Amino acid sequence: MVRASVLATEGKTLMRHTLARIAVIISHLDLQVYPSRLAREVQNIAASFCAVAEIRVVDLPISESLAYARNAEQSGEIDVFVCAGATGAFLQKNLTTPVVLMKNGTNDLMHAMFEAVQHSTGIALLSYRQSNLELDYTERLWKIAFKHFQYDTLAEVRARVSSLRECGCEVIIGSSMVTEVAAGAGMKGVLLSSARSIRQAFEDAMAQVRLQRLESSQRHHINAIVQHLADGVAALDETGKIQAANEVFAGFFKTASASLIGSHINDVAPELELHKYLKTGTPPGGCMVSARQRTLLVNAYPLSNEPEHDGTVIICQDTNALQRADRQIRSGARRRDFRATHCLTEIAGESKAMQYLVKLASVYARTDSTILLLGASGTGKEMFAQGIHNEGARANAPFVAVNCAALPESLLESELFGYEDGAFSGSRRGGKPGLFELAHTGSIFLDEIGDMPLALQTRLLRVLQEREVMRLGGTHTTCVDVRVIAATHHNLLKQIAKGIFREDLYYRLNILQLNLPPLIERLEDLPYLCHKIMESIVRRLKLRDSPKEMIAMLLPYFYKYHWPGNVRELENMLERAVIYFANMNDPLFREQEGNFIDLVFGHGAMAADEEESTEQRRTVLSAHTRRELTQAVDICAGNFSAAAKLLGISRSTLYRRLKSESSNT
Ligand SMILES: Nc1ncnc2c1ncn2[C@@H]1O[C@H](COP(=O)(O)OP(=O)(O)OP(=O)(O)O)[C@@H](O)[C@H]1O
Repeated sequence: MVRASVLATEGKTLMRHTLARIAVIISHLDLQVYPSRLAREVQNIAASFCAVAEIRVVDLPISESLAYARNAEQSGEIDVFVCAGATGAFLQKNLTTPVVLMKNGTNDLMHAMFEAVQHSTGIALLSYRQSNLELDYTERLWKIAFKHFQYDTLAEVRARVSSLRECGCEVIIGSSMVTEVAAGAGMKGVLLSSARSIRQAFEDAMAQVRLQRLESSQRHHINAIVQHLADGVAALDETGKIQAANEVFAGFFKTASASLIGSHINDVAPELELHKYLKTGTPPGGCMVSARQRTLLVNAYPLSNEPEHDGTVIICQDTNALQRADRQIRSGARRRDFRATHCLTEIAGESKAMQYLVKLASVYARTDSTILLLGASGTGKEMFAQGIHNEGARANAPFVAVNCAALPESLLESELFGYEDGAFSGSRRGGKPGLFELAHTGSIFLDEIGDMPLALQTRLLRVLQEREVMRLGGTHTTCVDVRVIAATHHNLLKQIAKGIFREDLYYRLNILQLNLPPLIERLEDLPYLCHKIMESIVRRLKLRDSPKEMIAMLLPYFYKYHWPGNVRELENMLERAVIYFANMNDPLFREQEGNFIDLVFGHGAMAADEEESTEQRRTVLSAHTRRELTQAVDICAGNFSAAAKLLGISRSTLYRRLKSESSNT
C-alpha cells in the first residue's frame, strides 16, 4: 500500500527529453507515526529538485517494498530508486533498475546526537552493517560514551533494542525502521539521516540517471546503425545466448528479432555450427553456410581482445547480395563503351551460308563456352561477337572488346590484366583494373588474337585455365567470370606451325567455331546488304530517303567486284556513293577527272591493285546495258551530261551507246 503521495513536479527538463524519474522507498514495520519523519524530510528536500526531477516518495510496509519496486520497474516508470539501509541493500539485489543508497555520514550522526542528548545520555547507535561513521570523534565531542551495534536483519534489531532497554538505554539512533522498533519498545528513536544525506542521495540519483540516459542514447545510436546494416548481425554472450540481433539476422533464420533475445544460437541457427567456436573461443574465418535456401558468408569475432572469452559478434552476409553489390561496383567502374550494340538480327544476309551462321551463333549464344570467330577483315566478326553477347544470359553485363594487334606488348598486358599501385613508373596511383576484371560477369572479345605476342599468350592461357587474374605488380589473384570470344583473320594452324601461336591456347579458344565467309563467296547477299546498309546510312546522315535507283545502278558493278575489304568496304563505298550522288551537280565533282563509278570505287582501293582494278573497271564500264543507260538518264532528269558523268563515260559515248543499244534491240 502506498501511503505517501507522489510529488509531481514542474519545471525545466534536466535532460533533452524528460525529467529524471526517481522513486524514494521508505519502508516501515507497522507505522505508528504517520507520515514517518524520514518521509516528511525526504518530501521537503524533493521539492527543491522539482525543476529537474519527478520524485515519488513511497512509504510502505517492508514486506511490500519489493513488489512495489518490481511493478514500477516493469511498467518502466522509474529511472532510479533511492532507498536506505537493509531495504536498500535488499532492493539492489533484486532489481535491475539502479538503486542509490542513502548513506549516513558523521554529519548525520552529529545532528542525531544533538537531538538525542536532549532526551537522555543513555544513547545507543544501531547501524546497518558496517558504517564509516567517526564514532570516537563524536564521543569525544559530546563527552558521552554511547553504545554502537551493527545489524543485518530485523530480528537482530528487535533483539538488540530489547536488550538495550533492559540495560537502561533510553535513546536509540538509527534508520527509520530502527527508530520505529525503538518507539515500539517505549524508547526514544532518533533518525540518523539528515537533510544533507538525503540531498546527497538525490544528487547521486540524478548523476545515475544522466549516465543511464547517455548510455541509452549511445545504445540507441548503435542499435540504429546495426538495424540499418545490410548484413545480419547478432551479439552472443559467452554461453552462446543471443543478447542482440538485427532484423536482417532474424530474417535469415525466419524469426522475429525480439523473440531471438535470450535464445541460444544453436537453437536458432544450428546450421552455423557455432558451438565449436563457443567452446574454443577461436573465431571461424569467413565460412559459407547454407541456411534456409540461402548461402551465407559467416564471420564471427570475439567481443573483446581479452583472453577470457566473454562474447561473440556474428556477421552473416547473403552471398547473392554480395554478388549483386560486386556487380554494381564493377559496373560503376565500367566505361560507357563496354556495351555491345549489335544484335544477331541485324546481321544482313540472304545466302544459305549467312542464314546458317546466324542460326548457329544464336545456339552458341545460349551457352557459356569460348568461341573462336574466323574470317577475313570486315566479314562481321565483331558484329557476331556482339550479337552473341546480346542474345545470351550476360546481355546486361559488360561487353569488353580489345584489339590484340593494336597495342604494344607491354601496354596490352597492363590493359588486359591491370596493375597495382606503383607497378611501373608512370602507372596510375591506386592501380587500375584490367579489361578482364572490367568484363567480370560479361564477355571479353579478344579481336586479332592471332597477333597477340607469345609471352602474353602464355599469361592469357593461364587466365583462361584458372579463371582468375593477377594484376601487374600484384600478389593476389581476383576471380573473373568472363565469357571469352576470340577472333582472327589469320590461319591459326599455320601460325602454330610457324611457332608464333601457342597450340594449347588454340585448343582453349577453339571450342565453338564460326567461320565467316568473305563477301566474294556470297555475292547473292549484296542486294540485301546494300539495302540494310543504306538504311543505316540514311539514318545516320539524316537523309530524306534511300536513293534506291543509285543502288540499282551500282549493283551490277558490285557483282563484278572482288571485295577484299568485305562488308566494311561495301559500307564505305555506299556512303561515298550517297555523298557523290547527292552532289553530282557540284562544280567540284563536275570538274573531276573520272566519273561517278570511279569515285565510288575509290582511288585508294584501285591503287592497291592498279592493274587488276583498271582492267576490272574497263570490263565493268563496258558492260552497261541499255536499261542502265536509260536509268542513268532518268535519274538525272534527262540531263545527258550528268547521266554520262554518273556512268563514267563522255556525253558523246552515252549518245552513241544509247543509239547502238536501241538499234540492237
Ligand atoms: N552481315 C552483315 N550485315 C550487316 N553489316 C555487316 C555484316 N557484316 C559486317 N557488317 C558491317 O561491316 C563492318 C565490319 O564488320 P566487323 O567489324 O564486325 O568485321 P570484322 O570481321 O570484325 O573486321 P576486322 O577483322 O577488320 O575487325 C561493321 O560496320 C559491320 O557493321
